[in-house]
Amino acid sequence: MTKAEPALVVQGLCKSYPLPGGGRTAAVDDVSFSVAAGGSLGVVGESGSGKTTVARMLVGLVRPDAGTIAVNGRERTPGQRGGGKLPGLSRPGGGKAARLRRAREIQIVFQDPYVSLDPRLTARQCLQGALRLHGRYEGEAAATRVGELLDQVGLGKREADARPRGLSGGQRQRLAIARALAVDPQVLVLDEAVAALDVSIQAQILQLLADIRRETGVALVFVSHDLAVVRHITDDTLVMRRGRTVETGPTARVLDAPKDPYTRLLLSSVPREGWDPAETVRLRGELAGATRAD
Ligand SMILES: Nc1ncnc2c1ncn2[C@@H]1O[C@H](COP(=O)(O)OP(=O)(O)OP(=O)(O)O)[C@@H](O)[C@H]1O
Repeated sequence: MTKAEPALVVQGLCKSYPLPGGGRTAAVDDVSFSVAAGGSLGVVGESGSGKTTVARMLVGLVRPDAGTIAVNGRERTPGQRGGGKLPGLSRPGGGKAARLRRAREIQIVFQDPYVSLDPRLTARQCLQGALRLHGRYEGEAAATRVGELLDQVGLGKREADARPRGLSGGQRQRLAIARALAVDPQVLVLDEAVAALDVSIQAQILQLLADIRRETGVALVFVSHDLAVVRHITDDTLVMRRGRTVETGPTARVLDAPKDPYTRLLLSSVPREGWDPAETVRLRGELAGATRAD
């Protein structure tokens, strides 16, 4: 962990959903973490471990049952049931202005920008719309800012005037990142943001994110099932299993010397030279047995 003041502090986050036959399932169960300003946290785990639910709670798309989320010391989790309160934090207000302010604090980039980008708008119009919505820049200043954002994510003149269907997958993701950056967020959440891209394009986007982090000081929360990606882009890693945190620490330590059997299982599931899938199956069987015995 760096010594900088945390940009993001999450404490005791919980979310459960009703099960079809009755009862509830805990999608996220008492998850806590912090990310320094300019820091980068990877949230990893298998499908269904609760990663996306955490990401969606961070940006307010899912309301937590309990727990708090604070950006730069200001709580941003209104109206949750049973939520704790961090000492010394002010409660967030309601209303459109407060919602927009919260949106500016934490932005998210999803796996598939095709879904989140308006197909009718060119890249330039998309960015102009984001600036207008948040009343950030007007007239000339807005045009200048749009140019800066396009530059920052490496989109040129042709792409600026193209609609999403005229952009490649990597270019669409660059646009989604530019739109998120338009409001100068303190925290950028990336939910499997490179999972759908070819590996060479993945590398370019990861490099872009590393550059942006260095240049802007934005804190990154990188949700991914891909341990190689997380190794490349994060300082710290949190491993989730069945909604709970099983291990957290500096990424190199977690990935090179994992303490938890589940983290070892995740690492052993990654194909590599001399890889033995039977070993992964054996570890999974052992872990399932140990969990049943708990
Ligand atoms: N809206 C919902 N209604 C009911 N159950 C849900 C809902 N959203 C998530 N869940 C359940 O919560 C658990 C965690 O899901 P989540 O999508 O957060 O996991 P994940 O680690 O992101 O998986 P994936 O990588 O497959 O998206 C799963 O058991 C899932 O079925």
